[in-house]
Amino acid sequence: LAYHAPGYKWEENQISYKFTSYTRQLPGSVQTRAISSAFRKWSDVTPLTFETGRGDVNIDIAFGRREHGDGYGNAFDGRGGTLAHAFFPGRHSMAGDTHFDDDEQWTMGSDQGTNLEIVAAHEFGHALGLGHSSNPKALMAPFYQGYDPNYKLHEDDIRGIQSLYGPNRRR
Ligand SMILES: CC(C)C[C@H](CC(=O)NO)C(=O)N[C@H]1Cc2cn(c3ccccc23)CCCCCCNC1=O
Ligand SMILES: [Ca+2]
Ligand SMILES: [Zn+2]
Ligand SMILES: [Zn+2]
Repeated sequence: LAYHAPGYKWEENQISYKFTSYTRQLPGSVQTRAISSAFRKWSDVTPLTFETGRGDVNIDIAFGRREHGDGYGNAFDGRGGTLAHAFFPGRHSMAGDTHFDDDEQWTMGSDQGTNLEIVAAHEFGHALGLGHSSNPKALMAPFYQGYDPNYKLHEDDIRGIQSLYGPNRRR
């Protein structure tokens, strides 16, 4: 439809992000690489670019446990259960913010624990404006599908994000 509710997507294609906290379970360099790799899944198929910023950015990334500052309805639940959550685009201060439950065992490159990059890629789908997919094979499905070293966006994810931002027009 021609009219779109304000806040359903970001109005600019250049998206900034920063960490406001890290997990102690992985080296910082591993976390920053996991996050930039998760963003790349989305920039590969849209005109969006992602860059780290300071101060007021679109997507603030944090790790927290239980009640972590965004209201009791959003408290995490210890190991297992809910792994992370993210806020949709908008003008309010929490818009785009992405939080990871630090009671999970965050890993990279291992089939143990919970893979940070895959979960981040799912959460960034929300932070960019996508809801959940009913296709269980889609990254935006509401359930973590386990470790997959070759995970990629499903066509359902690509269709969804391109309906908001269009295709990747770069080469
Ligand atoms: C998609 C994912 C990256 C983010 C989603 C949350 C989400 O949609 N964030 O945007 C998530 O954490 N889903 C739960 C859903 C879930 C599965 N169970 C649960 C038991 C209790 C509460 C929730 C769950 C059964 C036991 C398995 C628990 C461990 C895996 N957890 C999940 O798959
Ligand atoms: Ca949890
Ligand atoms: Zn939160
Ligand atoms: Zn989700």
